[in-house]
Amino acid sequence: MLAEWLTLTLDGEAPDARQGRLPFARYVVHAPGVLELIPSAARQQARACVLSAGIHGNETAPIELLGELLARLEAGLLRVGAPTLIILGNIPALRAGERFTATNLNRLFDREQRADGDEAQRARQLMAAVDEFYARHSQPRLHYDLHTAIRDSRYPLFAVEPYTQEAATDAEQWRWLAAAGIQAVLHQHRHSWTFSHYSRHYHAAQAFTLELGKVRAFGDNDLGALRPMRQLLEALVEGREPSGGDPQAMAFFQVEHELMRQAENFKLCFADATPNFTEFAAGTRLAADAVAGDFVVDSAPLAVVFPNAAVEIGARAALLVRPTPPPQIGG
Ligand SMILES: O=C(O)CCC(=O)N[C@@H](CCC(=O)O)C(=O)O
Ligand SMILES: [Zn+2]
Repeated sequence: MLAEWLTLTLDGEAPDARQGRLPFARYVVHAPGVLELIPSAARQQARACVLSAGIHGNETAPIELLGELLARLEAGLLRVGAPTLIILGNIPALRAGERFTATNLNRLFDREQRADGDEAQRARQLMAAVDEFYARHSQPRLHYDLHTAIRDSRYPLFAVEPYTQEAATDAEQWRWLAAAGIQAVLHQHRHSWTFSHYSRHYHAAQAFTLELGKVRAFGDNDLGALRPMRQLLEALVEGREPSGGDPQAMAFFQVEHELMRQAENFKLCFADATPNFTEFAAGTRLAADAVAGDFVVDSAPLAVVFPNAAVEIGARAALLVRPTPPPQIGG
């Protein structure tokens, strides 16, 4: 049933729509890779949870993590206590083991987007699925979009907090993420039309992109390192209050600048294998771009996150960040 749905979806053989029963819950498949778990009676603490993975097709650890969660539900080790929408994002890319097929799905979650192509259509289908899910359920909204990073990282598990003026992050989120093993947080500085931004901006959901280690093939992931994250996801699906940790244990960063690739011959002026959060001193040239000119670190050091010179022209080639104090969190 549930674990089978995941395998069949990855094999491209899952039926488009289907429903069934679980002990104390039912499930509905709304579209390929879109599965809703509906408790017979939601618990009082429950959130309306969207858990998405595979928005990039080569990011497999989050899929395996959701696979474990579904298997534990199916085995009766967990009981659905919160409405939960499980999404596998870019199914053709997942099957090909590629980040995307034509274009980066995680830049297309914009209601104004009218682009053609498989990824643009999939973004519209997923936006509609999220809209309908949140409209059906009255609980506080939450969305964790699970990814893995291309590079090594000084902080292998980190969160990106999307920018919007529509919703602030609840203090409990910092506690939950700290307990789940998240080591660092990036506050975005402007709109970025990612899936987590969509849920936060349009639905005021507590929404984050969570980077859970490094891109690896199916079977090569260390799920042991993600056990605390699995415990957080399990608590959410069960509608229980998750465990809290110390947010001060996480490093917080503010995005200061987004390096965009403008020219065909754009290049980053540091080694390809540079880990995320590597810091560069003032005066260092970080990028050369015939259209935009060179980018040189100005007055204070900047750390680089998600460097990727091979992005499409007009796309983000890196985030440049600086440490910022942790948010003030009351008891
Ligand atoms: O490691 C990389 O370069 C990319 C990893 C990744 O896919 N990250 C997300 C972050 C989304 C966000 O900014 O919230 C992405 O680039 O889409
Ligand atoms: Zn990703």
